[in-house]
Amino acid sequence: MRHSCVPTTWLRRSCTGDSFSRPAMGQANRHHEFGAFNNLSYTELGGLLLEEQKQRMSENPWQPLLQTFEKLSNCVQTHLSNFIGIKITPPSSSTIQNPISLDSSPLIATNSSTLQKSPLKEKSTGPVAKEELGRATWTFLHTLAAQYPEKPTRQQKKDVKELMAILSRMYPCRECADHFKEILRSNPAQAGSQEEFSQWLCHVHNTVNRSLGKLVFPCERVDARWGKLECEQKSCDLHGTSMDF
Ligand SMILES: Cc1cc2nc3c(=O)[nH]c(=O)nc-3n(C[C@H](O)[C@H](O)[C@H](O)COP(=O)(O)OP(=O)(O)OC[C@H]3O[C@@H](n4cnc5c(N)ncnc54)[C@H](O)[C@@H]3O)c2cc1C
Repeated sequence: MRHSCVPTTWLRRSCTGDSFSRPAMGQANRHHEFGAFNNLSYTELGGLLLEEQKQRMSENPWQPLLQTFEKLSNCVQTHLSNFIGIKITPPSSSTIQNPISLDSSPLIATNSSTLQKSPLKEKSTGPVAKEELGRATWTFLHTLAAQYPEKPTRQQKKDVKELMAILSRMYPCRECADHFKEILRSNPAQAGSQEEFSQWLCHVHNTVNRSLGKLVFPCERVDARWGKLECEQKSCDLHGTSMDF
């Protein structure tokens, strides 16, 4: 006779037919050995096994502890990624956040320990804070350095020096501009190649970091942190020269 069981879980089912005891897990598939399961198909038994497995997991006494650990781990990952700018993904694909995209949605941590784009907040219309201005300016400068040609023209080298000089005069935060002017005096801009410029900029940024009591960024990782602007068919690239100037 076929039992009509309500498939809540295998452990707590209500049957209208004969009562039966739960067989051991390994025996379940060999349903021909259990009279009570004679009329259940493999698919039905599989479903019951799955249900029991779910039930066991929900009864796991370590579950709250594991969940707390997962939350802590997510929190550490988020803070770490905010500083070094690395997008932390599940271990299977540890990719590095590289090129700057025009989509500036911040990365947020999710329950599944991945970082995802959060929807853009409404734009604030008020004035920006010094910190926000600083982050935007460093983003501009490091992206410019990443996009700087391997062999810049004489004009491009001159432009970098002028840009830095203008920043030190016109940066819209007086104390920052004055501070930057001092830094430039002891560290004149070096832009003979893409690598030279990006390393110089990293060094200069670290000088500002130190003076503000911030952590120093490892400059050997600058290419992993910053990249060229994401642009179709390299249409944003700066072109250098094939000749040495
Ligand atoms: C030219 C200039 C001068 C400034 N002077 C002052 C000042 O005198 N006083 C003041 O209060 N603020 C100053 N600021 C602002 C300050 O540097 C920071 O931008 C601001 O405090 C926000 O800091 P942050 O921790 O968010 O990261 P930021 O320092 O803005 O850095 C942004 C991101 O760049 C990456 N990064 C950090 N260090 C490096 C590095 N060395 N190389 C490459 N990438 C790096 C990190 O991923 C970081 O999240 C200045 C900014 C600029 C552009």
